[in-house]
This record gives sequence, C-alpha cells and structure tokens, in this order.
Amino acid sequence: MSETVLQLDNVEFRRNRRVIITDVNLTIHAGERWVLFGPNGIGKSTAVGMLATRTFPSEGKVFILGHQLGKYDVFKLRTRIGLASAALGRQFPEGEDPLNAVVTGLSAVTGKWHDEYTDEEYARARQLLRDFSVGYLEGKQMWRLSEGERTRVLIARALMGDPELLIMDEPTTGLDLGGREQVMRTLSRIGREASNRAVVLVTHRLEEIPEGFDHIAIMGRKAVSAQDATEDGVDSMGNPSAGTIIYTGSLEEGLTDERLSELFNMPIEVEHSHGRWAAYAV
Ligand SMILES: Nc1ncnc2c1ncn2[C@@H]1O[C@H](COP(=O)(O)OP(=O)(O)OP(=O)(O)O)[C@@H](O)[C@H]1O
Repeated sequence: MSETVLQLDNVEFRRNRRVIITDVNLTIHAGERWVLFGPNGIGKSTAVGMLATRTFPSEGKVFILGHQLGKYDVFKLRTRIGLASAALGRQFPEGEDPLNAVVTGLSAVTGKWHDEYTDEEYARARQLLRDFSVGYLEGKQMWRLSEGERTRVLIARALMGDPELLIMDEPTTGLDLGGREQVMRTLSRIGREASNRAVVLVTHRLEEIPEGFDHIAIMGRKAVSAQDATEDGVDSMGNPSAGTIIYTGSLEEGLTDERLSELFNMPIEVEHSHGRWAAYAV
C-alpha cells in the first residue's frame, strides 16, 4: 500500500453553534485521484479548508503528508500542497501580475512582496500559463481577469511547486463550454499522469468529473436524530443537519441512480459514456 497523504479521523467542524460537518472519515494515498462530490452547501469547501490547512477541525484529527494539522507548521505544509479555489483567487493584491500569481505558488503566498524567484522559475511559470492558453496574461492585473482566465491562472499556480497533494475546488465553475472543456482536458491529463501526486477535485456536477479520476467521496446529510428532527428536515435551531461522507470507493459503484436519487431527493438517472458522467432528473 502506498503512502498515506491525507487522513481524516472522525472530523467535525462547527461554526456559530452549528455543526457544519461531522463524522468525516477519509483516507487518501499517494497517486490516487479523488473526486469530492456533494450537493450545494453540504460542506465540501469546509472540508477543503482543512485539507488545505486553512481551517482546523473542531473535533477529530486531520493528518496531511504525515503531519497532524494543528501540531505542525502549516506554512511548511502549504509549499507541498497545490490549491486552486475561488476563495484563494480573492486573496491576491488587486494589481498582481498573473505571472507572479503563478510563481508565488512556490512559496504558497499570495502577493510577491519581497520574494525573489529565479529565471528558471519564471520560465516554468510562463510555460504553465501557456499550457493553459493564457500566456497572453503576463503583465496584466489579477482583478481585471475574466473568471475563466483567473481559474486557469489558479490551476497553473497550484501546479507550480509540483505538489505532492493537489486540491482543486470547483475549478470549472464559471467557465463557458469551450473554457470548461479545455480545463477538463488538462484535468484529465492530471488525472491520468503517472505520478505519485494525490489529487482531490471538488465538484457538485457529474459533468465536471474528468477522465482518470477513479475514487469518489460522496457527501450527504447526516440523519437528524429523532429528538431534534422537525417536519422541515432541519434541526431545532432551524439549521439543516450536518454534512458527512456517505460513500467512499470507486465512481462506478458510487454513482448509482439509487444513491443520487436519495441524495437529491428526486428520481435521477446517471449516464456514463466516453469517460464522462452526466445525470438528469427523470
Ligand atoms: N464561516 C462560516 N460560518 C458559518 N457558516 C458557514 C461558514 N462557512 C460555511 N458555512 C456554512 O456551512 C455550510 C457548508 O458550506 P460549504 O461552503 O462548505 O458547502 P459546499 O458543499 O462547498 O457548497 P457549494 O457546493 O455550494 O460550494 C453552508 O450552509 C454554509 O452556509
């Protein structure tokens, strides 16, 4: 069995007296390609916040690259993790050059400030921008980019440090059809590459699962205990029940009509063809 890259043991996360996710257990090994799938608001980004060392669990333990979150310097861990998320995209100084947004992925900081990078490092950053067809953005400003452009810059940045763990939170959201398919091709390439990199891709759409990703963790709501339940399916405080992981395993076995129908509370039919997935209410 290859090395464990990520391990969540009975993780719970609470905010403002609300349990957002609970009983989350997940183990990811080197070289595995995972999809974290679930409906809106179930807690995927909350989980990603921990995987990317941005937030800490209220209960339970998170181990990342052999170190327990909260007991190890997160800045050391961050240089080994590539992260692309909309939240990260909002952290850059307004006028940041996209080329710098990519090269600073090496030190996992947003904003070049006083850091210096070598010519080789800049050459790699330029190549990554070209790989995503956005080489023309060099010299522009991050805050002026279209959503699609910013997404591609963020994926390029996430790959800059050749990370052992790559996390992409909804990387194709906001892209037009051409942009989405272009990013999907790159993600499929990342999915199929022969490397020890562990990859976690977060999405709430089956259509956005690239080829090469073969493990899935599906999030759903934990049943509300009988004493807390109300007729609307919310707890006594008016909050929806906590999110949790309801399935981990292969995509084929996980993405069934029955499981998705139950998850979205409507009859759903899943299709799988040409290596891609789709689902419709029937
Ligand atoms: N800082 C916070 N304080 C309070 N509640 C929060 C906070 N962050 C998230 N939430 C709530 O936690 C729940 C889970 O949010 P999260 O963003 O993790 O879901 P998600 O599965 O990523 O959703 P989506 O697919 O819509 O992006 C939501 O109901 C959200 O409103």
